[in-house]
Amino acid sequence: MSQPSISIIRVPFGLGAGRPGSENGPDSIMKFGLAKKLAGLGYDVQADSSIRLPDGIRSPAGAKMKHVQEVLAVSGLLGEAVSKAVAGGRVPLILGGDHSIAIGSLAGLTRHYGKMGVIWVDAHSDLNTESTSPSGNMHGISLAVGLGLSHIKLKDIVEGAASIQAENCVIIGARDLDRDEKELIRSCGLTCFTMHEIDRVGIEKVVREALQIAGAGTDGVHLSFDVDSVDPIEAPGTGTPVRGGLSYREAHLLLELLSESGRITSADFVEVNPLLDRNNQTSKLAVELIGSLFGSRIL
Ligand SMILES: NC(=[NH2+])NCCC[C@H](N)C(=O)O
Ligand SMILES: [Mn+2]
Ligand SMILES: [Mn+2]
Repeated sequence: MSQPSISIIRVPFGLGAGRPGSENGPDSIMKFGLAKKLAGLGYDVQADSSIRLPDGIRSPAGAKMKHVQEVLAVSGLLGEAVSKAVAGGRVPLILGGDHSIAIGSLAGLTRHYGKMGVIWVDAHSDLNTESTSPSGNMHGISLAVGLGLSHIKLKDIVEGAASIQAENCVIIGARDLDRDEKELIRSCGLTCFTMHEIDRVGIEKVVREALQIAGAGTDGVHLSFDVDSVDPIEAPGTGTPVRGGLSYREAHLLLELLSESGRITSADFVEVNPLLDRNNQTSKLAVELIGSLFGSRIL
């Protein structure tokens, strides 16, 4: 069987984060050879799509959550682009940008996948809401929006979109959770494999269980990969780094196992911030990790 084709969708948008720079992530990842890498793995790659914030959109100053209008505008455009890729039989590979862009990805995907699993790989859980966010940064609420726990609803972003279900959702790599996020994780029915579980049982077992949770009885599995899941020693170029993350090999093995499963139908790679990077280490790592997701192997 021939490889599916991939639509790379660039989202140079960083207003959902607290510090500037992640808007330069997509161009940097492309510059370090992503399209060539995927073509070398045998894929037909479409890489001309880029989602830009339309002129003239500005949220009122002083609101608790920052840049809501900008996030909604980008989410709508991204959602339609993702939806178009899926309708055309292509695998959407979305390059952020900050993690608020996952709102647009999920909106576009759930128009097509009636029961979609989500694997959220992140140092954080992004489960704050308008009422609990300590920072007002939209990248900290994107998973809550996906689950239908925010005032912002996916169905208002893309027609025909719907919330994902907590029981098909799993977080991997968490180590920096706010108080209300912890409470929500305990009560809402999603599974969170923190770094503690990864240390105890190993990343292989965690990924197998994650695939069970996100993959059983679902018609698609979306991977949302926040590069801050990886330890800052390997991935320093990100806006909210947290010590104690995935090692270089744990991150690769996770993606190799997801690749082997054949279940991943779309992916986001977000929070690469070239302004904070050291010798482009994080952009280069992102290219490698995406390679592992799409079948690159050591031998
Ligand atoms: N996608 C991210 N890097 N999110 C960081 C979120 C940090 C913090 N929990 C907040 O709500 O602001
Ligand atoms: Mn995140
Ligand atoms: Mn994060």
